[in-house]
Parts: sequence; structure tokens; C-alpha cells
Amino acid sequence: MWRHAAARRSAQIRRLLSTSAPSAGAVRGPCIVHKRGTDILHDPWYNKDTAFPLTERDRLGLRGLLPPRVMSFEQQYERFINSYHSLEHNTQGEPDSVVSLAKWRILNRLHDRNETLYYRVLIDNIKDFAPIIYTPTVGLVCENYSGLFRRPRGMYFSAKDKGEMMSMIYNWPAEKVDMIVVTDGSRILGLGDLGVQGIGIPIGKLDVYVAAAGINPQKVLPIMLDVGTNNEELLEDKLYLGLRQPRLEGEEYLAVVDEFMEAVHARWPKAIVQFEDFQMKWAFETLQRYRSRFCMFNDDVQGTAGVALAGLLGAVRAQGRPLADFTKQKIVVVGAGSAGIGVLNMAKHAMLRMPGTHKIGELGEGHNQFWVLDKDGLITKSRKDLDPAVARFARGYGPEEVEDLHEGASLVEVPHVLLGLSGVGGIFNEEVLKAMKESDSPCPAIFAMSNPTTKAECTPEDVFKHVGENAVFASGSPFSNVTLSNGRKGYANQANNMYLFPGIGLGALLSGARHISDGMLHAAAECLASYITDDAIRKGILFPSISSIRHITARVGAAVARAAVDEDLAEGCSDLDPRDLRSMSESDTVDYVARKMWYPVYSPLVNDK
Ligand SMILES: NC(=O)C1=CN([C@@H]2O[C@H](COP(=O)(O)OP(=O)(O)OC[C@H]3O[C@@H](n4cnc5c(N)ncnc54)[C@H](O)[C@@H]3O)[C@@H](O)[C@H]2O)C=CC1
Ligand SMILES: CC(=O)C(=O)O
Ligand SMILES: [Mg+2]
Repeated sequence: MWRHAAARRSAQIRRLLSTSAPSAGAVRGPCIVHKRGTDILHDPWYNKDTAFPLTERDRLGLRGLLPPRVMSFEQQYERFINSYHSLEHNTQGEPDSVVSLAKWRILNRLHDRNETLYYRVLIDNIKDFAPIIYTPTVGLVCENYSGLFRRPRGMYFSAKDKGEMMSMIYNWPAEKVDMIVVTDGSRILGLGDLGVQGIGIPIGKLDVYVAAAGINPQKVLPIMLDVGTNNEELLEDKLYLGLRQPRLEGEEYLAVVDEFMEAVHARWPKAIVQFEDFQMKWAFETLQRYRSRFCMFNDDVQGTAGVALAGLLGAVRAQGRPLADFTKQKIVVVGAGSAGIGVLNMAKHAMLRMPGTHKIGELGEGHNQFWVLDKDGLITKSRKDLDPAVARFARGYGPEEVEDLHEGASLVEVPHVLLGLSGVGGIFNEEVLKAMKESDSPCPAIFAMSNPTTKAECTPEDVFKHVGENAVFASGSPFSNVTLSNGRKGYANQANNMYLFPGIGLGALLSGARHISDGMLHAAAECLASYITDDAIRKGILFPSISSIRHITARVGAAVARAAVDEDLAEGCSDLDPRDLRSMSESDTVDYVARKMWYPVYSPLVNDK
């Protein structure tokens, strides 16, 4: 009896692994379309521009609506890339912001017109285009959103929609939604409260989901919760597109978010909801409020933590030490916000899980490896009104008090790792970096993780000049590598949560996880940490190239799905029973996840009328 069930299961797994998603050069099965003529040309999901074959033009009432020559997908691709390069050439010498916005516009126009071509150029050129659709340019886009606005993307739920959200959610045209990224615009990158203009962030994050995790773009939904803004400039701006009122607070605020979450869950109970760029108090509060009821996570708190942990473990390896020595690292975190505290929580957990560290509390109060600073300097137990999430990391200098290490101190013990999540550009100045030279690490690590580029705590040039060429560097937004005095490369790694959030979402989705546990998040971080080889680490490479993001995401997604199974949180998805997932080997799971990824190719269109 059992043997039959096992045999059926392996046959099912073989079937799952052999039904591949379309990849480069593949032909997709036909797609039924309920429209004709110009309605198809104006629908970016179906539109193929000049690539509609003649038979399809006849079938769909398109004959005469397009120039007669039929172009191939490859020709269209080349034409777009050529116009992008011409734009680069023609804007040489213009200010960076003008060039970046021009690049964003040309990509955005393609996105609005032809999604298949847009996502193909994005996937193939992710390293070049990520800085346009994601940080840093997405920050500039958000700052200028009310002026740049041409057509809506995603959904907007405002404080004025209270009581209506359950019906509004049905206004979204797609029947199925898998992935939602939602913001309230209260802390957009390091740019502060941008109100409704923050919608650019969910849009950019979901573009990364499509490119990296192969989530079908028809099944993603960017959402803005507009509960007002406290940004005076926006409140006074006549062109501002959001509610011109101060932010809701307290129970009024939570009532809006509650109603939104209930509405989403009612229509798409299996959709994953990623909270993004909420100010700290709401980031932690909503995470605690929803994480056991819905399949959701907070990217700034949890995604960032995993990426930083992978970087911290890389820094230990760069020193030529065994991973267990992580517990001996002195780590200074500048910025005690949602990201900084998220990182500290995960790093502390990871230390407690290291072999040889058995007792909870061994790294506890007064004897931890962390020093945390916020805008008022070093946080100690004498600080008044500390948020409980931060208080866990306050230093308690009692009898061991050291002269320079007092409440509010600006210079603290020279650490092995200096990690910035402050949102303050240039705060790791020459003095701070020169002090890092005294670190007793053979490769002091400096992580300037704030975004966008203008908010990075320092640049790689500063680090290799002032700390030394033995330093390792990572930043949240991309920088170019630096040529060192001996001709070697000083690597400007990118430590951005984009390495993890797509895999966390994808793994949760494919496993049909009931919720997203700490174990699943740890699995994601460990997977990323182990991705880099010792050879690469020795050169100062802590993170893989963004060009491999689809491959990395398949691995991370598989690790997350397997962790969900291990914790009995997996309920499976449409074609996958959790027992199938349980019987897959690690590499079969990676294959399965990779095969489930959507890949942009034109499908033959068939009209149902
Ligand atoms: N690289 C990545 O993947 C990620 C980067 N970030 C970046 O991290 C930054 C912070 O994000 P959140 O923690 O969510 O913001 P937050 O507003 O919750 O926290 C900012 C923290 O920095 C502190 N701070 C402000 N000025 C300071 C100063 N002069 N010295 C020391 N500390 C100072 C504040 O007191 C606060 O504790 C943003 O720039 C954001 O873009 C956030 C998430 C992911
Ligand atoms: C990367 C990101 O999530 C942030 O800067 O907020
Ligand atoms: Mg964020």
C-alpha cells in the first residue's frame, strides 16, 4: 500500500519536473483573448506591436491597424536596445538626474505598451536596468511622481475609502493575484515621507519579482495605502496627487490597514503580501499584528536582515576565520530603525544558533557583540523612552563602563564591522573610516546600506582610501568597483534586500505557506550566504552579481519552500501537494522552482468571439 503511494508520488514529481515553463527560444501554448482590434493593441499584456503575424492580424481584427511589415521579437528587442543606447549617447554630459529620468521614461513607456518585450529586456539586462527601475532612480521617480504621472499602475486605497475596500478590491481586473507589495509611503528609501508618491516603490519591487522570481506580471499588484502625509512640502503642492491631510495615527491608522488586509485575504487568500517602506513604528506593529494570520512579511525588517546576515558571515570568511567565529565579531550598527533593528535581531539569533553557543543569554545583556547608534548617538540602558525592540540592544555599562562609551557617544569601540542603516549620506566620514584602520580585523568590513545613492553612509573610494585596500565594502545602491594601487579590483558589493525578497515571496507562494516563519527567513539568508565561493570571498566579493539574480532566487525560493515543509507550514499550491515537495531532493526542489518561473515569450493569441 505504502509502496504504491510512494511510486505514485515519484511519478508525480517526474511529471512536475518535466513540465517546464517557457524559456529563451521556447514557444508558448495559445492564449485565449476576449478582445479584438485596438483593444488588443492597447493592452500591454497581449500587445506585440509590429510582431503580430499576418494570420493573427486577420484573426484578431488587426489588419490595417499596424504597418504592413511584420517584425520578429528579436528585431523589436534590438530596436529597443539601440534606442536605449542612442539615448545614453545623446544625454552625455547632462546631469545624472536628467539622464536617469530619461532612461526611466523610455523603460516605463515600453512597460505601458508591451509587457512581454519589457520584461525580456529587463531580465536579460537586469544589472544595467535595476538601477533605473529600482534604487537609486526609483527614489527620484517617487520624489517627482506627481509630475511624472501619466497613467495609473496598481491600486490606491485611501483613508477616504473606509468601509469600501471589500468591494473596491474587486475592481482589480485580474482574477488571480499571487504577489502584493504595499506601502503607506511613510519612509521611502532614505527620502522620508513621500505620501502617495511612494507607489513607485511597490511598482519597482514587483518588477524585480517578475525579473528575478519569474512571478507572472498579470498576477502582481502594487498597492498604495494613502493615509495622508506629514510632508509639508507635499501638503502645499497643488499638483500633489494624494490626500492633502496629515497622516492618520493610532487606531484610525490601524483600522485602514486592517480593512485592506481583510479585503485582500477575502479575494485572494493565498496571495503573499510584502510590506515595504513603512516608518518604523508601523513596520513592527503591522508585522506583529498580521504575521501569524496572513502570509506576509516586512521586507525592510526581515529581507534586509537576511542580506546583512549573509554579508556579516561573508566578512568572517573574508578574515579567513571559521564561521563559528561570528560570535566573536564586534559589530557597530548605525541606525536603530526598522532595518537596523531587523538586522540586529537576526544576527543575534544567528549567533545563538552557532555551534558552541548553547545557552540563550550567553550573548545576552551587557555581553553582546553589538553597539547600536541612532541620531542621538550610542544607545545605552540609561536612554529614556526606548522602544522595546531597540532596548534589547542597549548597552548596559555598569561597572565595566569605559570612558568613551557612554550614553550618546559618537565614537565607539573600533569594530570588525561597521554597518550603516541610518539614511544619512556621508555619515561614515574620513574620521570614522580612518578609525576603522585600527580594527583588529585583517579585513575591516564597511556596509553603507542606506538608499538611494545620495544617502549611502560612504563610497567605496572613501573606504579603500581611508580604511585601506584590505577592507571589504558593500552598499545598498550600486557603485562601481574601484581600481586599487596594485591594479587589483576593490569590489563595491551591493547589499540590497533584492537578493532575498523575491525568493522569500516565491518560496512562500510555491509551498503554499500558511505564514512566513523565522525558520523560512533564516533558510533564505543561509542560502544566500552559502552562494559565494571561498575564492570569491578572498577577493572581497561578498555578494553574487545581480546578473545571476534569477538563479539565486531559484535557490533561495527552494530553501524557503523546503523550510516551510519542514515546519509543517506548507499547504501546497495548484499543481503541487505538500507531500510532493517533501519527497523532492534539494536539487529537484531548485529545478521545480526554476521551472515554475514565468518567462516572457509571445503566445499565439486566439479570440473567443
Ligand atoms: N540595503 C538595503 O537592502 C536596505 C536599506 N535600507 C535603508 O536603510 C535606511 C534606514 O531605513 P529604516 O531603518 O527603515 O529607517 P528608520 O527611519 O526606521 O531608521 C533610521 C534610523 O537611523 C537613525 N539616524 C538618523 N540620523 C542618524 C545619525 N545622524 N546618526 C546615527 N543614526 C541616525 C534614526 O535615529 C533611526 O534609528 C534607509 O536609507 C533605507 O533606504 C532599508 C532597507 C533595506
Ligand atoms: C532596499 C529597500 O528596501 C530600502 O531601501 O528601503
Ligand atoms: Mg524598503
